[in-house]
Amino acid sequence: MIHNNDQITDTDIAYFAPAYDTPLRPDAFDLDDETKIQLIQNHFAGIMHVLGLDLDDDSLKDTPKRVAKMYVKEIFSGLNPSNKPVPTLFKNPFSYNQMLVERNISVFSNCEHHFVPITGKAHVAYFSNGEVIGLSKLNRIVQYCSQRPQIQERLTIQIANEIKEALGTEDVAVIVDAHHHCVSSRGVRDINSTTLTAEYCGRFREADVKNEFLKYIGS
Ligand SMILES: Nc1nc2c(ncn2[C@@H]2O[C@H](COP(=O)(O)OP(=O)(O)OP(=O)(O)O)[C@@H](O)[C@H]2O)c(=O)[nH]1
Ligand SMILES: [Zn+2]
Repeated sequence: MIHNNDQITDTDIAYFAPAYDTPLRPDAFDLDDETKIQLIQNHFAGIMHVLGLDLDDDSLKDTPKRVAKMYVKEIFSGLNPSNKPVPTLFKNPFSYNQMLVERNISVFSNCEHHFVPITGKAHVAYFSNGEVIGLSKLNRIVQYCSQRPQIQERLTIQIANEIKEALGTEDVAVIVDAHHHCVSSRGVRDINSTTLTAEYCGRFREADVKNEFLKYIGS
């Protein structure tokens, strides 16, 4: 807790950060991408070395660099707010005031507990508050939030929050239906189960609106 005249500590910042924010240190982006790639490369080479792998082998020698680049530039690039997609908004000349639903958006994320993939789909919907968003930007928002170490509950809320912010409306719904490879490829090894999470905001909390959305996505 913060007391008068005390310095604000990292613990205090974590205390005030909304629960749906990915827990990041305040210095998370002090290093540039190239420096991060070099450091991760060294650490990953260390892991491979401990596992007993021969880093002089032709097929393995570039793996630490590949993994580091993939982490920073691809699968965890959504940690960095500078990679946030710019939402292209258009006027709503037809005064389209019904629900807009985009179904079956591909989700590729990674579980923050095991660092193995979460794969699935997201269904998102909103009511226009005067403007409409370029459809591909909904996919990009899903990708941006997915490209972080995640748990599915937080991913779902983060997608909804980004869409709400982009469109300036509370009337947003998100469902994520995903397969956790930490449940299938290891541990309990269940290849059949998927996990469903939902975030209903604004008008989507009304039963008839929620049901219309569920009907459109075939649930
Ligand atoms: N709520 C939630 N749990 C998750 C998610 N992804 C993975 N998990 C779970 O996180 C839990 C971590 O549990 P631990 O007991 O610490 O890890 P573990 O020993 O590897 O557990 P097992 O997977 O059961 O072998 C597991 O039950 C995972 O299934 C997620 O998105 N949301
Ligand atoms: Zn996991």
